[in-house]
Amino acid sequence: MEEEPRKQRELNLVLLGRPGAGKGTFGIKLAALLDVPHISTGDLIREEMKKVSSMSRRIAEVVSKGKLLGDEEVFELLHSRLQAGAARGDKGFILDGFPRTVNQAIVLDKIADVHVAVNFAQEREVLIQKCLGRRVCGECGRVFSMADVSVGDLRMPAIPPPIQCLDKMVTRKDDSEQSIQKRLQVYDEESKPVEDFYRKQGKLVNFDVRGGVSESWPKLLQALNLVEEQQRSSARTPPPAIPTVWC
Ligand SMILES: Nc1ncnc2c1ncn2[C@@H]1O[C@H](COP(=O)(O)OP(=O)(O)O)[C@@H](O)[C@H]1O
Repeated sequence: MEEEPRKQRELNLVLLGRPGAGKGTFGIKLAALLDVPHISTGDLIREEMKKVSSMSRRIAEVVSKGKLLGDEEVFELLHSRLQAGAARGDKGFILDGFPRTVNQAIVLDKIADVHVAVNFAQEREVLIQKCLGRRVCGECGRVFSMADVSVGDLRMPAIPPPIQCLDKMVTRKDDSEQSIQKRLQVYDEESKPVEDFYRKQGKLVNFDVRGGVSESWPKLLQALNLVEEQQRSSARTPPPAIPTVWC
């Protein structure tokens, strides 16, 4: 008998973690696997910063200093994105970089059921080196890591860009040494309590990123009980015959 198309239940995940811990990299992969949108508040804010307005100038000032935007401001950006997604029939979301304060988590609980909060943990020195080596393609927006990072027994191989992106690499203004230190401090002061918020709800999954993407991805799937989902997805979509051209 024809297998009933799986009725996809809504699946809402939030990704927590310090700058450079891998929220974006694994968020994009999880979104593709689960067929839900990857929504990064950092990306929404950077889109806003591209506009010519007093608000975008003020936002750029805050971001360049490594501080958090006001809860109301970032929630306004996120809420309109979530409403647009719901209107399109999105069956959930992978939320990257939100909530970043307990107040944001409380407000999010009012408009959506969060099923899992994945907390990406990594050593501070690794995070600093990854952010310093992080580059973004100015055209397609993909994020790359230009340097192999090794701290102690930890090895995080570089994620070099494809040839099409090579001459379009840009460094985020908030990936300066000073701004990285500030963002790490802001995380400890304002965002770490969000981990406790979800721990108390029994929704927190801590994930230590102990290696590169290919080494960590299967471990993350195991931690989230998504191994079968990956097997079904691989069976449905054989790998592309030609490398994906990003730009
Ligand atoms: N939920 C949020 N609340 C307030 N500010 C945010 C939020 N998400 C992102 N930002 C702002 O955008 C910047 C970049 O965010 P993001 O791309 O997620 O960076 P990171 O690499 O620190 O995770 C943050 O440093 C902060 O200034």
